[in-house]
Amino acid sequence: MSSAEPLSARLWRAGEHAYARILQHPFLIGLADGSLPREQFAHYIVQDAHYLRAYSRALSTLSARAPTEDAVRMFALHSAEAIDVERALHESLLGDLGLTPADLDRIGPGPTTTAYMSYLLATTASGSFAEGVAAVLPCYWIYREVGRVLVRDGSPDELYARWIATYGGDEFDAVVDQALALTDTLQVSPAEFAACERHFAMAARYEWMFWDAAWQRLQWPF
Ligand SMILES: Cc1ncc(CO)c(N)n1
Ligand SMILES: Cc1ncsc1CCO
Repeated sequence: MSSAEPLSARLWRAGEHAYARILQHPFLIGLADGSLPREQFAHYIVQDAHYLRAYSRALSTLSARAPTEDAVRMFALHSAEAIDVERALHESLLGDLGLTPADLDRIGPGPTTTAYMSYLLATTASGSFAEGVAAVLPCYWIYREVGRVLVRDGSPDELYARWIATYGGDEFDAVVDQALALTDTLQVSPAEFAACERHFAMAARYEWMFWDAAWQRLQWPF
């Protein structure tokens, strides 16, 4: 089956419900209006540091498995940039939140972070290349859309505004455009498309769960 509609647009529909729910989540409402308690934001930043480390490895895996040099190069760059973002953002924000790298290691990845990281690492390693791309794509795309909405609304909180600027800016916009353009070069059979849809929907739902885990400050039971 061939379809005139780009693959990325067909995948987006699989994540639309999660995206709508993310925009309504009290964590993001609070980030935008400045009412989000610092404890919840700190939980998010710590978990996101762990997440980005795994995410970088997932992108490196895709780089190694990519069918073209352009795709090898793009994922290798994005993998390195994910580490740069983790270092820059989290070093500055962690300090302002009164947290140290030792706190980060001591706290470790929580239940939702572990589940999401494991899912991305497994899918990029064991799925087809297109399936791996579909699994990582919501991370790029949803953050750009969320970043745009938050930049438009602005946040009265300087710390939250600094976080928002990372994802709502032109640099991240261009990175996401590259990932979407690569996605649209992939040829997938109907069966592979169905698998890609499931991965996209799964990762988009994990994105909602990631905000929700920070909102609840979700911990392991013991
Ligand atoms: C959980 C999560 N998803 C996506 C991004 C952006 O890639 C991020 N920093 N954290
Ligand atoms: C998707 C993504 N999120 C944080 S970094 C990165 C890739 C390249 O900047």
